[in-house]
Amino acid sequence: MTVTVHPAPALAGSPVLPPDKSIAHRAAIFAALASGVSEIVGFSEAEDPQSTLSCLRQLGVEMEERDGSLFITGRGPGGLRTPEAPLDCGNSGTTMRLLAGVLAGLPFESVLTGDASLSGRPMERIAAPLREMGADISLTDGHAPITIRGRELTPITYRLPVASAQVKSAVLLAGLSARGETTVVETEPSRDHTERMLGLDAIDFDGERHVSIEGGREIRARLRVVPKDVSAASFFLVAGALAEDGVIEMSGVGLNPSRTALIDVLGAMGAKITTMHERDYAGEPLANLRVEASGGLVGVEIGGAIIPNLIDEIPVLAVTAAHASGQTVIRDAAELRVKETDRIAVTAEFLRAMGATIEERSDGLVIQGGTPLRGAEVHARGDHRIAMAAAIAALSASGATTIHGAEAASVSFPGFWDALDAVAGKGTVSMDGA
Ligand SMILES: O=C(O)C1=C[C@@H](OP(=O)(O)O)[C@@H](O)[C@H](O)C1
Ligand SMILES: C=C(OP(=O)(O)O)C(=O)O
Repeated sequence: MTVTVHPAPALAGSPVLPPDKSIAHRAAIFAALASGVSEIVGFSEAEDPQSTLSCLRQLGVEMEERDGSLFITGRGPGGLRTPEAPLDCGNSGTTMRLLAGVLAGLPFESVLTGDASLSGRPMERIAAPLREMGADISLTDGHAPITIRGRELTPITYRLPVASAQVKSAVLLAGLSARGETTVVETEPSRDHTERMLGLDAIDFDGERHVSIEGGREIRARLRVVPKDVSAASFFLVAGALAEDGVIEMSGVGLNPSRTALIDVLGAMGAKITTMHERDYAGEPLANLRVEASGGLVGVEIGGAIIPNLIDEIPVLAVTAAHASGQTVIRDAAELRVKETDRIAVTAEFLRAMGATIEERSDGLVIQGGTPLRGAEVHARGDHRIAMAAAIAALSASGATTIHGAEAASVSFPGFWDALDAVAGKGTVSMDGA
C-alpha cells in the first residue's frame, strides 16, 4: 500500500491509540501459562500481538473474544500441547524470543519461524542462555527457523550481554520451569513489564539490576488491563510538538518509567508536553498526555543507559532532530541495526530523501537540524516504525510525501493512518492500493 501525506501545519484532536504491544504479548503469554481463565481488557488488534495469539492457539490454548475483552483459558504449568506445525511469529521479535523461553522447558519439539525480516534478526542471544540452562536449541545460521527440543532446565545466573527486555524475559520465562532460582543481571535497565506481571522485585547491586525467579511457581489467572501504547503515542507527541498550531491529547497511555525517556528527551528539546491524571492500574502506571505546538526546538545529545528506554522511538526522534536547531547526536544505539530493518540506515535514507542533513554512525546518527524538509518518495522497507516516522516528517515538509509499504504500520498500530488523518484534517492522508 502506498500512502501520500500532505503537509498539515495545524493538528488537533485525540487520536485513538492501540494497546501497548509489549504488555499485550506478555498478558497473553502469562494468561496461557496460568491455571484458570484470564480476562484481558483492551487486547491489541495489531499484527505482532496477534502473532502471539496464533502461536498460543497452536500450543492448545483456547481463547474467545466477548464484550470487548479477550478471555484466555490457561493450560497451567507444563500444560501447553505439542504444536502440529511450525509456530509462525510473523514480524514479531517479541513473540519469537519470549516463546523460545517458554518452550525451552517443555518436553516436546517445536519450531519457531518468522517472515523474511524476523528471519534475519539475531537469535543466538536467546539460544545461548537457554542452552546454558539445558535446552536443546538449533538455529539456522544464527537465525530462525529455531528448533527447540525442550528439556528439564537448570537455573542459571545470566548477565545480559546486550540490553534487551526480550532476552531478559526469555530467560525469566525459562526460569519458571527450571528447578531453583534463575537470576538475570542487567547493567542497563530494559523495560520491566515481565517483572511487573510476575511480581518480581529487582535488586540494585553495584550499579547492576538483579531479577530472580523461583522455578515451579504457579501463575494465577487474573484480570489484565492493557494501557495505550506510549511508543505509538510518541508519533503524535512529535507531530504535535512540530506543528505550527494546535493541541493533541491522548488518554490512558502506559507511562512505565522504563518506557518514557522519549518524553523527557522531547521536553529537553523544548516540546510542550504535559502529563495529567497519573494513576496506577493492574501494576502499570498510566496517565493522559497533552502536547502543544512547541516551536523553537533545539538539538540534544543522547547515549548510554537511556537508549534501551527509547530504542523504538529513535526513528521519530530523528525526525524531531531534523526540525530542531543545532546538532543532535544519538550514540550507543547499534541495536537499531538488528530491528525490523537496519533502522540507522533506513532512518537516514528517508530523512536524507526529504532534504535533511543526517550522517550514519556505526552506533547511531548525527543530525544537523534546521534545514526545511521537502516532500519526497520514501520506502518503509517493511518496517512499521519507519512508515510512521516518515509520515510524521511529511506533515511539516513542503509538498506531498509518498510512502511505499505503508501497510507495515499495522504491525503495531493498525489505525495509524486514520488517526493521522483525523488529527491533521481530512484529506491529509490519501491511500492507494489498500
Ligand atoms: O520486550 C519487548 O516487548 C520489546 C523489547 C525491545 O526489544 P529488545 O529486547 O530486542 O531490545 C523493543 O525494541 C521491542 O519493540 C519490544
Ligand atoms: C522492534 C520491535 O518489535 P519486535 O522486536 O517485537 O519485532 C518494535 O516494535 O519496534
